Amino acid sequence: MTHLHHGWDKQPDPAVRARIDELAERIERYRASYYAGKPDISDAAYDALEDELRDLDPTHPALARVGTPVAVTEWEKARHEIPMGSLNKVVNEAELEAWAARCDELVVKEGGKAISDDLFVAEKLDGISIEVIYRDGKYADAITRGDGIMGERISPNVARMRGVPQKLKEKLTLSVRGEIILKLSDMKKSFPGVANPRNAAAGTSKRFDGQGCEHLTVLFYDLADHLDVTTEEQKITFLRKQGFGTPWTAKGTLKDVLGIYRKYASEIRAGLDYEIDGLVVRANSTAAQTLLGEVNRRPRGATAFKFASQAKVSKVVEILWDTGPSGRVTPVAIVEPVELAGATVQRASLHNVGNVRALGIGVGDEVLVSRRNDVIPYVEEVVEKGGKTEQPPTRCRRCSAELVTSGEYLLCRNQACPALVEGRIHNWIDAIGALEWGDKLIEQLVEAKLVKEPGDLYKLKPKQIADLERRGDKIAKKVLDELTSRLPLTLPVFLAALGIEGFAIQTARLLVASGYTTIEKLLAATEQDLAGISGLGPIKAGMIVRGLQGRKAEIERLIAQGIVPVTQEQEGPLAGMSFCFTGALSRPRGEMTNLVEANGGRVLSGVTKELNYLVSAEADSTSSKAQKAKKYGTVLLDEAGFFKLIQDKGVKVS
Ligand SMILES: NC(=O)c1ccc[n+]([C@@H]2O[C@H](COP(=O)([O-])OP(=O)(O)OC[C@H]3O[C@@H](n4cnc5c(N)ncnc54)[C@H](O)[C@@H]3O)[C@@H](O)[C@H]2O)c1
Ligand SMILES: [Zn+2]
Repeated sequence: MTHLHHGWDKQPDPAVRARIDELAERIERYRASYYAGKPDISDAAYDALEDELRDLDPTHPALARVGTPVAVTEWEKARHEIPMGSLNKVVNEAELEAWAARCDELVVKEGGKAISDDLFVAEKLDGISIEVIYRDGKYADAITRGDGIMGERISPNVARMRGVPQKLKEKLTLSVRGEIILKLSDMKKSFPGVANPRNAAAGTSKRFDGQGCEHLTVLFYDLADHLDVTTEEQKITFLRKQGFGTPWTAKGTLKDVLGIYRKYASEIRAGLDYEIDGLVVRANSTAAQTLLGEVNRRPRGATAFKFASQAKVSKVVEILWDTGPSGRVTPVAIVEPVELAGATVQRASLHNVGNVRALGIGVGDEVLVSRRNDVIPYVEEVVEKGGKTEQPPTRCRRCSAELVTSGEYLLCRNQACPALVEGRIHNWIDAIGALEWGDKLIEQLVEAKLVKEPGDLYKLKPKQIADLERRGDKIAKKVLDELTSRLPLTLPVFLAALGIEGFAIQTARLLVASGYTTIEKLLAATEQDLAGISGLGPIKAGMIVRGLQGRKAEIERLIAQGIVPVTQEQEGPLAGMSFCFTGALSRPRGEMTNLVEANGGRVLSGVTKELNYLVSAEADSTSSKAQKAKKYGTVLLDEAGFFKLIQDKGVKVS
């Protein structure tokens, strides 16, 4: 007999051998904790390690084992009459198709009918397997899966769970299989603070005092024996008839199953009141299942069609602490390259310093890296420590300034830090809508110290840009023309472009609409002034005032350069007119204000140089406001005068 290119004829590399042994040992250890309801690592990490072992040694005995041997507990041990198995799995559509094709091939060879046209699919409940035995139609026993052969007899606990009939409709003796789950609504109601329903179900169902079991539910999906059925569909129908709760099921072709899977993955799963981790797909015909036999001590005629987890383990090579545009320092893990959802991943976000501390991560650690949709990959957990825990830096990597901790974040507060300068320039360019300016150009300009603040952009000479690496006259002209084409900037855009924290364009518009129509007025505003504006509040007002004061010199330099923001034109008959109301008026102040604002005018809360009209109960008032108004040359009006003025302008007054 000759062997051709058979991988396992070669002695595996000792390093691979060592990894296989390590993985097998860890897998057994993780299982023991997991089936006790106290997992050491996440399922995704566990699956990633199991997959790695499967790749290295597909026939390793650790992969054929089911569950975990039962531990020494108060519960009586019991042997299953028919062993309780597990399932092989597929994790994508191609694998499911390959599984079905292989089954078809084998069944047809044995003279049976292809299974692809007659499949049975059920939700794969993420809970704890249980065997329940009825004798003469009466609830008799419940045994956990354990290692598939021996489990624990937790009958009194299961008797208290929902969905477990005490009596069947018929006086039958039979064994049924189901999954103990904790519904999400029940978790919310009865298990405050608990986040993982599976672990809670595992822990609760084995409590010796049975406490909490009344909040658990059992759904049944299989009938082990004693009945004359020929299809999965008949089994489920029978279970439902006897009063058992079941998961959702359907019968269909391979194509139907793929459609159901997509629908579940994209929407149904998220709306369920319990967790599922995939679908279970089987040959509907029990005869076909028997024909197909077993692989890896799991039935070949059934498979767990899992939802993609898109996570893999890798090793941390380095941790970077990048200072971002706002001064926030973002830790990033550089990992050994792994294939994830069709891309090679080497960088994974660690979010913030708080998360780094919580993870206890360090260079050399084995970590679980995940990637969902288009989201930046991130580190989910440390699977195994391999090195020292990372000490967050005390100084900014860009400018060496001392970093400040603020909640979960590390911040560089040095306004001259190149990262912050780049951030401010970016924000300016974005806000004014200068699309020709790329990130790289901004970086080059900051690097070359040609630009330190937005005003510097307007001082740039074409040659300075043209001389930068990979630029040139054409680009220089294009970007500078674009910059001037945006002028003049309206006040809201000017304010938003400064990028002051808590000061987005909507807030800027609100301020302008509230009477802060010039940058001078805004610079003169106090926290109290702004806090009074509805929709702002004291916290935002404080941020704005501090932010503006911090940038005051810079704003003044912009204005001196001729970058003067213009007030947006208001529309309506009262556009450009401002009013201040004082004293007791015949109509509520709010109504007067609305009347003015709805017609494009502005209402100011006090008398300033900009105020056009002061409206008071008596035109000859001697109040301090009236005194001030006289000094500024503001027109004084009584109510009648006010109404006449606005009606003359075309405002309808009801
Ligand atoms: N986090 C950890 O440390 C850790 C350790 C070990 C195992 N695990 C997790 O446990 C799982 C593997 O364990 P497993 O052997 O129980 O296999 P499994 O959960 O992948 O599949 C088999 C089981 O599915 C259940 N099931 C639910 N709905 C079903 C349905 N409609 N029809 C048939 N069966 C249904 C049954 O209990 C059955 O035994 C993986 O998800 C793995 O991530 C995690
Ligand atoms: Zn810095």
